[in-house]
Amino acid sequence: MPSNAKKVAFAEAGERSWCSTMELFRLFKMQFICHLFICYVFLVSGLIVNFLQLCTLPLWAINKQLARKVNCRLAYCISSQMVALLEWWSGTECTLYTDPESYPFYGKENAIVILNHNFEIDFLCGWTFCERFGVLGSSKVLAKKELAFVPVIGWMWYFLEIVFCKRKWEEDQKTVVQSLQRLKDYPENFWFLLYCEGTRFTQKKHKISMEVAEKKGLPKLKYHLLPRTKGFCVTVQHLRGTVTAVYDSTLNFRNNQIPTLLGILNGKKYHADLYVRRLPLDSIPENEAECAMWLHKLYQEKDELQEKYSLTGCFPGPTLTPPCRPWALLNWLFWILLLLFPLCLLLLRLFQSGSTFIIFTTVVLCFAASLGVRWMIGQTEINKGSSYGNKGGQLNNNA
Ligand SMILES: CCCCC/C=C\C/C=C\CCCCCCCC(=O)SCCNC(=O)CCNC(=O)[C@H](O)C(C)(C)COP(=O)(O)OP(=O)(O)OC[C@H]1O[C@@H](n2cnc3c(N)ncnc32)[C@H](O)[C@@H]1OP(=O)(O)O
Ligand SMILES: CCCCCCCCCCCCCCCCCC(=O)OC[C@@H](O)COP(=O)(O)O
Repeated sequence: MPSNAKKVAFAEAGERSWCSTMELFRLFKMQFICHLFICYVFLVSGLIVNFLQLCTLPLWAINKQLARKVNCRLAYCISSQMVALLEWWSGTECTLYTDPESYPFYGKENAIVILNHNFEIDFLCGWTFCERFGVLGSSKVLAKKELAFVPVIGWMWYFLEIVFCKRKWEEDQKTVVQSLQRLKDYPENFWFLLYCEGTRFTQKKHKISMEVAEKKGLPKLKYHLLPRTKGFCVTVQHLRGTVTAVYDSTLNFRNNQIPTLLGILNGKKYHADLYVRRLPLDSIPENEAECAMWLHKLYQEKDELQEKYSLTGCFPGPTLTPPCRPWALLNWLFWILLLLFPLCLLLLRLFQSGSTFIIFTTVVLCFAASLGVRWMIGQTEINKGSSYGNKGGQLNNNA
């Protein structure tokens, strides 16, 4: 065989073996046993971190700023595991469309982030960008109260001083303002995420919110629910001087993909496009009514941008994607290695004991834990979402 033909045959054989290795790896990622192990690492490390967070309570009384910094690092240990799952396990790619003049500000200032709420993993894509700009541990959100009770994540948020709301303004007004005031002297740069639509997009919620828009004489939106303005106005009012800009962000997935957390766990790869526009906080009116109108106008612009994306499949302007950092993966590998040894030891002891009762109890406990994790994943699923926004006018109810 001539040497060139030999080279080609060799390269083809190499490619074939690479493809079959990748195919094997793809099948491996779909195995239930892998998911069980990932969930075990997440749950156990999460509970350890929650415990360490609890241990920082006395430190709050002695040195509050130090306690906050420690808690940011501890929270990073949990949230970065989910980022590693998205970036390294599923291989999901995230492209950022933004103006090069705004780029140097990202991660270097406090900001309010406004994001559309259509996807089950939009919070996770948000976390990925937080990670790439170095604000993952300290990132904040105006979250529904129900999430505070989710083990690991919800408990972690308590120590991060996340702002919770019941989505009943009469009850929220006081607590939301108090929580926002506390962030004034936060020692780390943070992004404060606000889903102004208040709930995830469904056709039913969209129809109802457009009826509300009509009643209010506001233009209809095609891709968004009508934004709730109170949370935004109060956040801008109380974080003025602390936060320097609003990041108007719009997220989409290529080829009309509908991503899910279970898909990510199964190793499915998605491609996210995020458009971010930096708006200085000074450009937002101080007066409440004007601030509310400003937000409505912003959502009309967001809707036009979404229309462009649906027609062209991309956002306008340059892309400036920040590189993926290794820390999330390293943190994940650290917990995997740390928790693999006790798991193997436990399993060995278990089978050596030969006791049917102990084996049966362990199987039941594993089953209960996997049901628990399935319930946690359920929190991200839109079809299990709340009924908030299913009624117009003043008749809102949470699920
Ligand atoms: C760049 C990358 C991203 C970086 C990411 C950064 C950080 C990441 C950090 C963490 C990630 C974790 C993510 C976790 C996600 C969890 C998110 C949630 O839980 S979203 C749900 C909770 N949040 C919100 O609801 C915020 C928005 N809501 C508000 O601001 C509300 O105003 C409120 C403060 C919650 C109060 O709620 P309430 O219902 O009482 O609202 P309003 O008073 O505003 O409502 C009455 C008002 O609305 C009109 N109305 C009635 N029905 C409707 C309807 N169906 N649609 C629209 N409007 C309606 C009604 O007529 C009243 O109008 P008016 O005010 O004029 O009288
Ligand atoms: C390494 C990682 C392993 C993963 C294993 C299991 C992980 C389990 C993770 C649970 C994560 C829980 C965080 C929930 C965040 C959900 C954000 C969200 O989207 O909330 C919805 C609200 O905004 C609106 O609620 P609705 O009114 O639409 O209802």
